[in-house]
Amino acid sequence: MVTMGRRWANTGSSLATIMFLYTIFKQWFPHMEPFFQRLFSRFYPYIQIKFHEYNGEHFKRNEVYSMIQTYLSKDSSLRAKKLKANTTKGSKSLVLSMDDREEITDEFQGVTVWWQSKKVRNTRPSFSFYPAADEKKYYILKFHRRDREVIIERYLEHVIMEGKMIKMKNRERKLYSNTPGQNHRNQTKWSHVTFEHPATFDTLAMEEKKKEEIKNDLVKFSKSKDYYKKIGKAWKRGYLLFGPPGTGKSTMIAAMANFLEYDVYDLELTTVMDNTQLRSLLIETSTKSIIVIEDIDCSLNLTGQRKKKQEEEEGDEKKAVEKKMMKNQGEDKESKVTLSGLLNFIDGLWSACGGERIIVFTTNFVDKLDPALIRKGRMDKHIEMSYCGFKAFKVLAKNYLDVEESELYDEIKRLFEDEEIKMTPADVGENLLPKSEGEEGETCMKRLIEALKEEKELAKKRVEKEVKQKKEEEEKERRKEKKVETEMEVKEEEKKRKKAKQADIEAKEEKKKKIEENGEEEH
Ligand SMILES: Nc1ncnc2c1ncn2[C@@H]1O[C@H](COP(=O)(O)OP(=O)(O)OP(=O)(O)O)[C@@H](O)[C@H]1O
Ligand SMILES: [Mg+2]
Repeated sequence: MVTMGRRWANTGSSLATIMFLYTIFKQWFPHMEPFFQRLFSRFYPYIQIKFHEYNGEHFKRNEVYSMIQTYLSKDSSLRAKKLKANTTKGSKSLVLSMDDREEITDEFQGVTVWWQSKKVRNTRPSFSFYPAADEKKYYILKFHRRDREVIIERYLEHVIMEGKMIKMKNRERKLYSNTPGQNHRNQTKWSHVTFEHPATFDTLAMEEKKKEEIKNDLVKFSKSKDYYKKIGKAWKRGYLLFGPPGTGKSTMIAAMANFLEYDVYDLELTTVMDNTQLRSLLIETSTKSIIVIEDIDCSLNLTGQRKKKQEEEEGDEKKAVEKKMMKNQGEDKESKVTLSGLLNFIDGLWSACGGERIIVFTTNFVDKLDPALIRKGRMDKHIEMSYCGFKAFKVLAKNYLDVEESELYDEIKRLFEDEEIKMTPADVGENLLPKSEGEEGETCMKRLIEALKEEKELAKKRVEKEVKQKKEEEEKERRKEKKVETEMEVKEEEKKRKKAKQADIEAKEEKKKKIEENGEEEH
């Protein structure tokens, strides 16, 4: 053991001596350096790869360098002793990277590699239009010769992929919306703001089971790149969210985007002039995004047929649709986007774009949508957002008031289980929201109880009104039928009367004729 230790010590000191002599020699005989480098590399078992921050001229930052920087930021924050903190454009958090001249090791499939961050001063004068930076930064990756295959074929790809993923995670997400441009064609364009919606699946008032199902579906989709490739389908998934206003459709979209860390494209179809514009807008959307078309039933003059149907409808629903349509029609006078244009894009063209995209349609009236729009395969998952139940209420109470249990819960539960009471999560939330500084949770819940009772009264009145209306309509119908019946009877009577009169006239004429004939015979 001692001999072994001594032998290592000897080898170490010999190597140090050789290195020292080599350095001296290099200074005295600089023209011999290439020769020595070749000789040295023959015995040196390591390979080095350099990754410069800038390529060629100094105007474009090397993408690979920035991926490596991001990749190393994950480990260097734990391992390196000296760190640098930067804020990067479009990134939501600080990026920590190892400081210049630091070194960290990394392990990959049992292989060890060393990363060094280096910097050299630029001594050459620059004549370029773009002034040269004072210093050049680069990373050096060092690994053993025997690991060349693993590193070149797998490790580098792993570094780039990981770097991309971390970057994606750290990026500031955006909410895009299309607004008409100022040019003569009014070409609509995406503009964006930072997406900072606070909704998450935790804050979404919905049955836990349903939430889990949606979350699992999203996760499965986001991890199925290879599967979609295998079955030859574009990597996209369509969701249709339907339900009355205020049940959380838009909130659900925000929760989805936050869950998957996707960007959101809020597509306002009424400002899109034609299918060509729609196509270019959709092609511009980036991967890892949710494309949202809200109120699809009112967004488009998709089919005249549907509009007609709506006109035939009566009652509150019709009024609500009309209201929304009026809102949109002012703007869609010239929009020529067609259902087939939209469907073609959803189905076909996207296949060529690659990347993962989710498309979400929302509507208040699912029954009125064109079946072509919502068939499975186009809209893969239909999610009903409905009125608030007791379970959903509990989520809201936890979010709004931080209350998980209360003696008022029994009464609230009873009220929510009453089928006559229909209150949206938006209304429940409004009642639970403290109206003044320091308002107690109990007060808010009592307010909700009152509102629920009021809702029950209203519902009762609504039902009574409906019953009364129905009765009146039936009575009207009955009277109408009676009137028709009477009219028919009168007509029948009239007909009979006319017939009798006609018969009488004919009989008289017959008689007259006979008398005349008899008179002639007597003569
Ligand atoms: N399920 C829910 N969970 C949590 N909050 C909700 C839920 N539903 C509604 N809300 C609250 O009500 C507000 C309105 O909801 P939202 O805009 O998501 O409804 P919507 O279904 O999109 O309505 P519309 O059909 O009118 O677009 C939201 O700001 C949110 O605070
Ligand atoms: Mg909405």
